[in-house]
Amino acid sequence: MELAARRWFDSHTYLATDFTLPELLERKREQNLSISVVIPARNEEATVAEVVSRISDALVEPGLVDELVVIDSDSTDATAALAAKAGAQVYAAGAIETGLKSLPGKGEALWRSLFVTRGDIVAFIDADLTEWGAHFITGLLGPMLRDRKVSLVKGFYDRLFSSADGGHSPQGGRVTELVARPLINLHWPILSGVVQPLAGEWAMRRSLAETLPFPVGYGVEFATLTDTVWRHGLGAVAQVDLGQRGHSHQNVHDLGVMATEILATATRRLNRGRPPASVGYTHAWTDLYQYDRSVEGFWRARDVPIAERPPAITVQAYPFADSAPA
Ligand SMILES: O=c1ccn([C@@H]2O[C@H](COP(=O)(O)OP(=O)(O)O[C@H]3O[C@H](CO)[C@@H](O)[C@H](O)[C@H]3O)[C@@H](O)[C@H]2O)c(=O)[nH]1
Ligand SMILES: O=C(O)[C@H](O)COP(=O)(O)O
Repeated sequence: MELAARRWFDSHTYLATDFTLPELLERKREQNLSISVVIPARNEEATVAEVVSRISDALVEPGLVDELVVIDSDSTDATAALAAKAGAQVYAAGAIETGLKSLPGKGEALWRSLFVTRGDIVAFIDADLTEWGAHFITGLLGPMLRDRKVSLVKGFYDRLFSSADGGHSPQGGRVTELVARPLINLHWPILSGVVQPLAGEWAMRRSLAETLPFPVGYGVEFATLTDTVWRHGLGAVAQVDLGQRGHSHQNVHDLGVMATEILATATRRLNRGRPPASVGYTHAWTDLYQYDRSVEGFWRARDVPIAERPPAITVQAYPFADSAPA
């Protein structure tokens, strides 16, 4: 590992158990900060209520988390109703007024959340978690509440893979291991100490989040990590060991779409500073052709969203657009 990466790993890696609730409450009060937790959710009726209610009971009640928001990302199931019943403020992503037509994707949901939340720190957590705890949030907040130089905290954990027979192995994170980590080691070796670069559990200061572009899809974690380091250096990033994480898995064809979004995000950043003509992906969508004998004609084209949203601070409707919860 590069010396800088190794030094960063040694000095900026925490354990969730390094932080207690009383310490965090005290530091939050001293620094006069407010905290939002945002849960992006698309068709997560099986798990979203549990994610909301655990955070609500453990962290909203004692006053660490000021806002608990679910961004409903075009769900067609009962996600929105169940999240609201469990105690979250729920916004339909497409109904958040930004002046820009809504696009599909997780990154779009996170970007739009900046327009309806007010916290000085925004923590993101996925809605499909099966193995996790409220320490995911306290762990993510700890490094920022202790160190004012840190503006982005990534969670990491053992990635459990659940097989059809109900067993678990530590073989999860297929896109991480086959796409993101090789890309980072090849092109951003300074980030090779980041254990889970694609972690959906991360936190950021609003002052940083609003200055970054957000890919609309699954490239959002890769972009915010590499862009933060590009602009502010490794010292602005910390990571925290959250133990174990289980979630629902996508099939390999859907992960192909995710991988394409991450490769598009990375390609743009590899071309940074070059004239637009040499930028590999300047358009908002690309096609991914996949082959499947169960599909009529054997192949299908997947539409992959690869647009990026401009930094929120440059958008006229920002901050606090006039959008009522759903
Ligand atoms: O259009 C979408 C797609 C997903 N989600 C939500 O985003 C979260 C993560 O999505 P998921 O499909 O479960 O992603 P994973 O397969 O778990 O992908 C991992 O890797 C991605 C790529 O970096 C990260 O964005 C994810 O957070 C991380 O868990 C979940 O709450 C989804 O409901 C949306 O809100 N809108
Ligand atoms: O982060 C990843 O690599 C993808 O979400 C895939 O994860 P999985 O292999 O655990 O489903």
